[in-house]
Amino acid sequence: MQTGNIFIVAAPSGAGKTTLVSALLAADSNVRLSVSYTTRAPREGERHGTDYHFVSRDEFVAMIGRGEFLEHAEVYGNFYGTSERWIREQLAKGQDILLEIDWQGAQQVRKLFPQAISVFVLPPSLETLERRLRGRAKDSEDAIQRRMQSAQEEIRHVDEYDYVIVNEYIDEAVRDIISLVRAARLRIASQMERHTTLIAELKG
Ligand SMILES: Nc1nc2c(ncn2[C@@H]2O[C@H](COP(=O)(O)OP(=O)(O)O)[C@@H](O)[C@H]2O)c(=O)[nH]1
Ligand SMILES: Nc1ncnc2c1ncn2[C@@H]1O[C@H](COP(=O)(O)OP(=O)(O)O)[C@@H](O)[C@H]1O
Repeated sequence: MQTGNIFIVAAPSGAGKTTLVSALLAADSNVRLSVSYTTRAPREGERHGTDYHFVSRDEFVAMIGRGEFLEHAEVYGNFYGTSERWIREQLAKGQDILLEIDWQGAQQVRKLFPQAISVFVLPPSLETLERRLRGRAKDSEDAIQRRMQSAQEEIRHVDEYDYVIVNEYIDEAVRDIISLVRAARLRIASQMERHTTLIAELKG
C-alpha cells in the first residue's frame, strides 16, 4: 500500500520552527501540516483550525479518554496532541505529512512509525533564542521564562533525531529543510511502488 512520508520537526521554543515550516509549506505543496490540538490560549493573530485547534482542558481530557490522539504531551504547562484519525487518513492517501511536536511527542511517534524522518532545529545560541522569543513579542514574561527554562531540556534530546538544522540564517535553514524533504522522497522505500514497472523493465 502506498503511504506518505512522516516528517517530525522539533525545536526549543523560539528557534524558528514555525517560521521554517511555513516557508517549507509555501515552497512544497505536497507536504501537509498536522494541526495539533492544544489547551493553550490563542496568541494574537492565531486562528482556530489553522494554527491549532484550541480546546478546553475538559475537552482535551475527553479526547484522551476516547483515544483520539496519536500522541499527546504536556508542554510548558499546556496539553498538546496530534489527531490520530487525520494522520491515518493522510498516510492512507499517500500524502506526506509534517508534525511540529516536542521531544515527548517525537518519541511516541517514532515508536508507532519507525520510518518517520525527524529533524531538530537548533538556535545558534541561547542568547539568540531568548532574543527571538522576546522579539516575537507574543508571550508574557512568565511564558518566556518557562520556555527558556525548558529549552535545554528539549535540546538534550537532539541526538534522537535524524537531522539537525541550525537556524542562524533563515534562507539557508529554509533551503536545508526543503532539500531534506526532497531527499526523503527519493528514498527507495518511497519510490519502489511508483517505479515498479520502470524498475522491473530496467532489471530485465
Ligand atoms: N507533543 C506535542 N507537542 C506539540 C504539539 N503541538 C505543538 N507542540 C509543541 O509544543 C511546544 C509549544 O508550542 P507553542 O505553544 O506553539 O509555542 P512555540 O513553540 O513557542 O511557538 C512546541 O515545542 C511544539 O512543538 C503536539 O501536537 N504534540
Ligand atoms: N533565522 C532567523 N533569524 C532571525 N529571526 C528569526 C529566524 N528564524 C525565526 N526568527 C524569528 O524568531 C521568532 C521565533 O520564531 P518562531 O518561528 O515563532 O519559533 P518557534 O516556532 O520555534 O517557537 C519569530 O519572531 C521569527 O520571526
